[in-house]
Amino acid sequence: MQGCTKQMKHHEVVAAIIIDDDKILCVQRDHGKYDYISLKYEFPGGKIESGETKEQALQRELLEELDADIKIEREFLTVNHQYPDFSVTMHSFICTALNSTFNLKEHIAFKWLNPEKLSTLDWAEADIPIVSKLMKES
Ligand SMILES: Nc1nc2c([nH]c(=O)n2[C@H]2C[C@H](O)[C@@H](COP(=O)(O)OP(=O)(O)OP(=O)(O)O)O2)c(=O)[nH]1
Repeated sequence: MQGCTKQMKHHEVVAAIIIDDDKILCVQRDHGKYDYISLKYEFPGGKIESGETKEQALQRELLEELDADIKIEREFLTVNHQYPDFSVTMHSFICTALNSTFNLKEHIAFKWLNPEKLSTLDWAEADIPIVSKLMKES
């Protein structure tokens, strides 16, 4: 009998590390389909759509999620992570916000933290290498 293997989904994701006055914006995900990322902290961003560059995807996601207009300063770290039901390649970028206010349209909470305090939050697993690098470089 022919084996039936289910191809695991893969997502290309972009995430913004927004720095203002030495503090970093951390946002909390809502409850969702998967427990292991529900209510976890993450960096704002999302999936790259077809035809978009990483930078275009990041600008679009930040407007959609936070009404935030951002300046992308530089690429920071790309992480490959396997969750139980899908895998992600997440490209993170150091950014600054061009407007001083934002609205949480999808997330349930936010915190501005100094890098050394980042480990006090419960992060999505894929974010751990990014958080560690930010803490090491602070
Ligand atoms: N934006 C973001 N996503 C992250 C981070 N860490 C992490 O594991 N992810 C995962 C969670 C999601 O499975 C995926 C991003 O998808 P999403 O659901 O936030 O993106 P989206 O806004 O395009 O969502 P949708 O339209 O498909 O609902 O990457 C992170 O720091 N930021």
